[in-house]
Amino acid sequence: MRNHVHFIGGGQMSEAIIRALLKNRVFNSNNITVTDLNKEREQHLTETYQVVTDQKEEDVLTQANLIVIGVRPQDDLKTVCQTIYEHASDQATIVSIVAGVTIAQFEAWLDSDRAIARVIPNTLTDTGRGYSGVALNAYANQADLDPFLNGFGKVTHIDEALIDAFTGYGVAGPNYIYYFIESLVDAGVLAGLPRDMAWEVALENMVGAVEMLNESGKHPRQLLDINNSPAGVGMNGLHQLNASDFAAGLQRSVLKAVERTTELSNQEGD
Ligand SMILES: NC(=O)C1=CN([C@@H]2O[C@H](COP(=O)(O)OP(=O)(O)OC[C@H]3O[C@@H](n4cnc5c(N)ncnc54)[C@H](O)[C@@H]3O)[C@@H](O)[C@H]2O)C=CC1
Ligand SMILES: O=C(O)[C@@H]1CCC=N1
Repeated sequence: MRNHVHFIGGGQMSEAIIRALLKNRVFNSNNITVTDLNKEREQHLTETYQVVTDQKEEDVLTQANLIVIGVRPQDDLKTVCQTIYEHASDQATIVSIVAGVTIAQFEAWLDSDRAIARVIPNTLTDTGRGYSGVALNAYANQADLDPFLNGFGKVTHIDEALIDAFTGYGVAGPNYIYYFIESLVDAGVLAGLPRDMAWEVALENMVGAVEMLNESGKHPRQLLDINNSPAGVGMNGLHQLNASDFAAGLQRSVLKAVERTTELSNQEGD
């Protein structure tokens, strides 16, 4: 069986994975096939990445060794699984990137002892950074899958019981950072800095602070101590942050994202 990945659903996440797989030369475009109910998406993917979208789904399913389910939890997953059940090779590994939906649900819908990987994919695929969280069923082989998974970022294999938490915290994680940076830049503008200057300084500080944490191995609180002179600027600023809902608001946001992930396992067909 040749190295061939087929995507069912060619939306934003599948596209981000495809772009990285091609950039990192894990697949050639003629070894990637995609079917999407939306023909404009198929056309876009073929025009942009030269992946194959004009074959019959039954045919590509028999040929693929990896089949990625890239539709939303609310889409008709049972029908997607029925099509896979009828046409896919027994040797193919099914890779679900669907948030919330469990391996047990897929095992029931696919009704066979086949390899299934539940992947919550990294969303920073263009950067070479970011983690995908992966849980495998008893028939899936990590060595077979890792070259594909590493093709769009770092990979951490975790117990399936942790995947919803990993989704809300880790995979939705860039959201919190984007929001923080946006809010911080607005603060710079509020204080009178030109927006482009505020933007450059915020990004540089963000990258530099992460490097400081990595290089020093210090806890953030230790670095905060060094940054704050007695009765000084930093400590006065931090006092306001301490008195705000910042930490609890952020933590509630992550917990809500985790809760929504779990809810999505029961949203099929909504
Ligand atoms: N966007 C993200 O950052 C992330 C998304 N995911 C998961 O990836 C999956 C897709 O999400 P997005 O790409 O954001 O959504 P999207 O809405 O951009 O893509 C879904 C695509 O599936 C197609 N589709 C629906 N039913 C289909 C069917 N039966 N056969 C073929 N195509 C079908 C739709 O036309 C659409 O193009 C979801 O399950 C989501 O939980 C996981 C992690 C991050
Ligand atoms: O918003 C979503 O549903 C997906 C899953 C985690 C991040 N993006």
